[in-house]
This record gives sequence, C-alpha cells and structure tokens, in this order.
Amino acid sequence: MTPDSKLLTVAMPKGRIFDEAVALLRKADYPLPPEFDESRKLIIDSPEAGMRFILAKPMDVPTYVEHGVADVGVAGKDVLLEEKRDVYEVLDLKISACYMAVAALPTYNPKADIAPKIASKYPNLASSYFREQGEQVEIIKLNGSIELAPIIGLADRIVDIVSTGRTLKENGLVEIETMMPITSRFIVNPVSYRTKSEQIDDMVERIAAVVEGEKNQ
Ligand SMILES: Nc1ncnc2c1ncn2[C@@H]1O[C@H](COP(=O)(O)OP(=O)(O)OP(=O)(O)O)[C@@H](O)[C@H]1O
Ligand SMILES: O=P(O)(O)OC[C@H]1O[C@H](OP(=O)(O)OP(=O)(O)O)[C@H](O)[C@@H]1O
Repeated sequence: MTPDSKLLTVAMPKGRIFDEAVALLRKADYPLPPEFDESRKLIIDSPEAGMRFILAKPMDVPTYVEHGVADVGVAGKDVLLEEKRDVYEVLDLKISACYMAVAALPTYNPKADIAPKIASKYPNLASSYFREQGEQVEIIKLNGSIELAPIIGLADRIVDIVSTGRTLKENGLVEIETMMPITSRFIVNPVSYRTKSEQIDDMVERIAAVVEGEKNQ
C-alpha cells in the first residue's frame, strides 16, 4: 500500500496502550471505524477522519514517526527514553500510567555489590540512569520476564516497569528505587509538523481538550 499524502498517518501502539488511545481519539470526536475493535488489519483508513492508522509494536512507533512514514504517533515515555528518536513530543496523554523502578531480591546488599549486573528490557534508559548516578554497572538486555533474572542469578538488580506491583510481589522482589513516572505521549515527525501543521495542530488541540477535561473530572 502506498502512502496517501492527503491522509494524516497515525502510528498507534498495539497492546496495552491501544484501547486507551482509541478511547481518547473517540472522545475527541474522531469517527474511528469498527475495524479498530475487532480486526487484525495493520493499516486502517478512516477517510471521514482524514486519517490512516498503522498499528505497530509499541517500541517501533517512534521509528515510524522519525522516518516520516507516520506523521504522528502515540508512544510510552519509556519507549521515547529508550529509543531517543528524532521526533517532537508535543503532548502528555496521561494514559497507561505506570513507572520505572529498580528492584532486587530482599536479601540484596548494595554495599557488597562491586560489579553489579542489571537486567532490563530498556538497556539505554538503564545505562543513562546509572551513569547519571555515577554508578558503573553491566547491563544485560532481556526481552521480557525481567523479574526472573535476580531469582535465577542472572542479575543483581532489574530495571523494569511497575504498575500494580503485583509481578514484583508474586516473584518475591522488592522495589529499591523509583526512577521516573511513565505515561503515553503524542509524538510528531518534525517535517510533518511544518507541512501538515493545520491538521496536526487541530488534532493536538482536540486531544488536549479531552486530556484536560479528564484531569478536571
Ligand atoms: N504494567 C505495564 N507493563 C508494561 N508496560 C506498561 C504497563 N503499564 C503501562 N505500560 C505502557 O505500555 C507499553 C507496553 O505495552 P505492551 O506491554 O502492550 O507492549 P510490549 O512491551 O511491546 O509487549 P510485548 O513485548 O509483551 O508484546 C509501555 O511502553 C508502557 O508505556
Ligand atoms: O506491576 P505490574 O502491574 O505487575 O506490571 C508490571 C509488569 O508488567 C510488565 O510485564 P509484561 O506483562 O508486559 O510481560 P513481559 O515481562 O513479558 O514484558 C512489566 O515488564 C512488569 O513485569
């Protein structure tokens, strides 16, 4: 399928953020087709809304937006900190809230830890964090089930997302540092921001009004 320059291309993250992001767009009066609720399509056009949606893995959304194949997108702050793509972050959507934390086994003794190993799905974010703290660490990149690492002796600590805290608790880990809050953000390709400024400004204004409205409820 070739890009349709008339439609604003929006990169949406599949998975956890998706339903909340769709709800936000609907509240902003974008008439999204029913395919959003039931289909496995990866490209969904909504000519009524003047938009084409591409459904991507959450970690890939900034890549599509940086390369300009999507004009705008929705991405977690965690992903933006990890990927450091050349995109504008224009709005905090305040959805899919969670936070990034360092955790370990309750028996973990930081003073006895000379060359700490840190397991994470976010190697760049973890590495900048410990560099800023002035601590030298070895980062071990994993793709999921991060909580396994300290239990089976692969790492001393983990850097991961916490939401309810249930995964840490059920795996006998404790949080030792809260790093930063995470919410989803609206991101924009810098060139699109100039060439499609009217459409993008309108979209940002409409969504911002919903976000503000929800905050004041
Ligand atoms: N409890 C949570 N765990 C992970 N991500 C969360 C959580 N709560 C909100 N989020 C947000 O959701 C995004 C991840 O969504 P999701 O888990 O669907 O994708 P994913 O990590 O690519 O999943 P998978 O690799 O399991 O397919 C994160 O970038 C983060 O901003
Ligand atoms: O605090 P909680 O509410 O328990 O949520 C946090 C957990 O959810 C995420 O894992 P996910 O379910 O995405 O699985 P993964 O380990 O395969 O990434 C995250 O990596 C934590 O493990």
